[in-house]
Amino acid sequence: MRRWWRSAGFAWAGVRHAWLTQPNLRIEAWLALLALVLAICLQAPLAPILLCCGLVLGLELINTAVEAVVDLVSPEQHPLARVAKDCAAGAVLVGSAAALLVGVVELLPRLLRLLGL
Ligand SMILES: Nc1ncnc2c1ncn2[C@@H]1O[C@H](COP(=O)(O)OP(=O)(O)OP(=O)(O)O)[C@@H](O)[C@H]1O
Repeated sequence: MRRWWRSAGFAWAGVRHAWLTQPNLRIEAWLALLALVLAICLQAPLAPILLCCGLVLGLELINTAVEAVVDLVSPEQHPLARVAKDCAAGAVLVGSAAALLVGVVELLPRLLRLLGL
């Protein structure tokens, strides 16, 4: 159990580092909170929204990790370093686009109904 707490502490340090250094992660976290509040207010199913929030934030953390490793091993410009960073950023983009679509499908019709449109 002590080992688990130790590992959780390291993981939390990673989340804290990313939160402090990555403006995109902070924006995504606030958007995730907004989506969750909207889902609760509009009585939309929470599971898909929660999964999308976790997906986007998790991918942003992996992107941060890839960036750190690339900067460590390849401080100079290198085509493979570019591929690694661009693909990691692409993963965040694809996940965010999917999350946006889920948000539109789950929340928009309920919002429009509430507004009488
Ligand atoms: N060592 C490198 N070699 C080649 N291209 C690089 C290298 N470092 C960065 N790049 C290119 O510059 C882009 C931006 O890299 P950068 O490290 O600034 O990340 P970023 O997209 O600004 O991420 P963030 O804003 O989340 O920190 C990368 O996507 C990649 O195309």
